[in-house]
Amino acid sequence: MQMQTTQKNFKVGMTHRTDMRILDTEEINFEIDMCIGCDRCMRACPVPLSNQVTIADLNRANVSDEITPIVARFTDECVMCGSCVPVCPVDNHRDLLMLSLKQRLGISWNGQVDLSKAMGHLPPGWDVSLVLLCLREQAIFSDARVVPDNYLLHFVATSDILTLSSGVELMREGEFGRDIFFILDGQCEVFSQGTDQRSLPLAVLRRGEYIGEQGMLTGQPRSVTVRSAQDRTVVLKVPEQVMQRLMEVVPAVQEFFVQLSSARAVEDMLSRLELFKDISTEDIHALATQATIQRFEREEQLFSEERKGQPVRETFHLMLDGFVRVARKTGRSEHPERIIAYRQRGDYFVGGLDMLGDRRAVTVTAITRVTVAEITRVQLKTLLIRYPAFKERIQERVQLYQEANTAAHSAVFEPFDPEQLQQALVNTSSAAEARSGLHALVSDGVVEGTEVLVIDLDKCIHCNECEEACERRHGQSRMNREGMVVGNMSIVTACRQCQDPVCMLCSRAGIARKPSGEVYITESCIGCGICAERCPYDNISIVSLTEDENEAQPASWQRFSRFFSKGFGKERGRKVLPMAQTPAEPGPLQPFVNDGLENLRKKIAIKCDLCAGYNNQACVQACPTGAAIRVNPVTFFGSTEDILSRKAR
Ligand SMILES: Nc1ncnc2c1ncn2[C@@H]1O[C@@H]2COP(=O)(O)O[C@H]2[C@H]1O
Repeated sequence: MQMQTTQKNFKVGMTHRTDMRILDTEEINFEIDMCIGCDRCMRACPVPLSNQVTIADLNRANVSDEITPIVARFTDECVMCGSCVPVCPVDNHRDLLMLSLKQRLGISWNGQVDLSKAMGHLPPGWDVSLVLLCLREQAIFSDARVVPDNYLLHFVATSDILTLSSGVELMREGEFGRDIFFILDGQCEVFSQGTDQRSLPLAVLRRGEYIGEQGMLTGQPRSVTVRSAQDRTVVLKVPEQVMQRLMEVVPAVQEFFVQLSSARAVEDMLSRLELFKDISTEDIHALATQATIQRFEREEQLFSEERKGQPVRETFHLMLDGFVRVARKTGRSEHPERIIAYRQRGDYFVGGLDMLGDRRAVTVTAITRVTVAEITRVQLKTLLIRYPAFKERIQERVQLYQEANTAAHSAVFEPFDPEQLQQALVNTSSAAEARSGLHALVSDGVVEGTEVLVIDLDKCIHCNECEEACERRHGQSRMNREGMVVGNMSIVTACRQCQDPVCMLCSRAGIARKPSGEVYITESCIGCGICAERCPYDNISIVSLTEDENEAQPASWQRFSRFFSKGFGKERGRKVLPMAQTPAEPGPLQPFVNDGLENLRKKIAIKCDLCAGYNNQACVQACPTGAAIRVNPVTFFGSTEDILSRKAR
């Protein structure tokens, strides 16, 4: 696999906006001429430094070479959230002007590198050039024309060099983590947890290899446990944001890295699937390296019934990530489609056709972000011929599709867990309501969550204590007890701690996840709102830190830093901003230091983090009737498969 050289027109920090285009000189001049200099955009800007830059400074920088250091820094820090656009009285595209300026100034990684932190952590006898030499052993960094030395130095400066003795755990199976580790020297052992709780050794990884890319790219829990296997094993621990930054400034690294990592994920998944259990390791390796990786956004169609007869037919699709729904159009306006099946990570299907073995097409739509590995018809046929047992298992699968189809056409599904759901879903609902409720659980992404707050409406006395307890603890309620109702369960509007939290694609590391799964706002957050925009369930809000400017109160940095100090404001009134009670780790790119900028912080995001740091959850604790409970949606409602396979009653 070859890497292309660096593209000229990079769009740094733009992964959240795909609709941007660079302005030409004439357009820039026109926009600047229109500007009336009111500074409303600068007031709306969440970047702390915006308090020290005027729109006149930015306009000057846009049309001349007069660029002060503060303007250069502000331009680099701009996260392209677009907050400046709606407030402009003359409809200027300030975001596009900032993009043009970013483009012109280049990226900060071209500048000088502060290596003082890295130097302090070098193993005895090492210098920076040896670190670079070891990094060049990694396939993705091997070409200095693609990834210049200076970029690698910035990469090292914003990461951590760790020297480990033998047996140190780098990651544990089942825990969440998004750092990636590059082995510079020594070796690491990979283990999988056996059913009897004993570790099964899977592989040994050596210098030149990396670990942890799956957690970083997919947000899923670590798939295996990894420990150092030699004294003086040296690894570079790279935070997700630093890796994302590198991939933004060198898009070729992204393509190469994603392809390489996907092949590994496909191989891993294929070798765990029951369907492939007697296929040789060599055949699985060959399938994984030849697979094509496709990505789909929410509501994008993988196949449509209209696309009948296209060559994609009978391609084998392995879902690496996300959820899809499989449906057939009804031709009616009221219920335009009938859902036949849901498929999720680890599941597979053959093309968009023949799902039910009746030679008719189906429509497959992404419910969440979806990554699929495609294996061609030719490769599949070779396997079917070579492995008759594999063919039999595929046929059994088609049988399952047919059964699912029968269930989908029946009046109602049986509840998954009779004890918990019988009353909840069936007694109080009509058959049609119960079925649509079950579908809503999947289609609205409830099963995508890892922990969901539900209220048993039979027990709820509508006292609102849950919301009020949340507000007392965090200063502002992070939940709304009203939400989607399924049977007699209300699915509360609050963060569900998604399996793949799209909110976490934050260039400032303002949002992070604890190994135990709680997604929380960190002290690097500036309240730009990109995470809130990304959240498909509207469960993140932005609050202002600069309200009530006339009221005598501590400087905003003092208020802000107090949110992180243990024991602060356990039960305080409205204005305190809600944060995880335990001190959150500072983001790797903008470590929390009171360098004066903190005085200027304007906004912050708030969301439920399951009361991380407390030993109970305020909402659950406060409920006088026990109606509010936290559940794992899959255990409580059943997996998508369980929901689907409930038979007609
Ligand atoms: N079978 C395997 N052999 C070697 N490395 C693996 C294997 N499975 C997973 N890994 C790596 O171990 C990492 C564990 O965390 P992640 O799932 O984030 O990413 C995983 C891969 O980088």
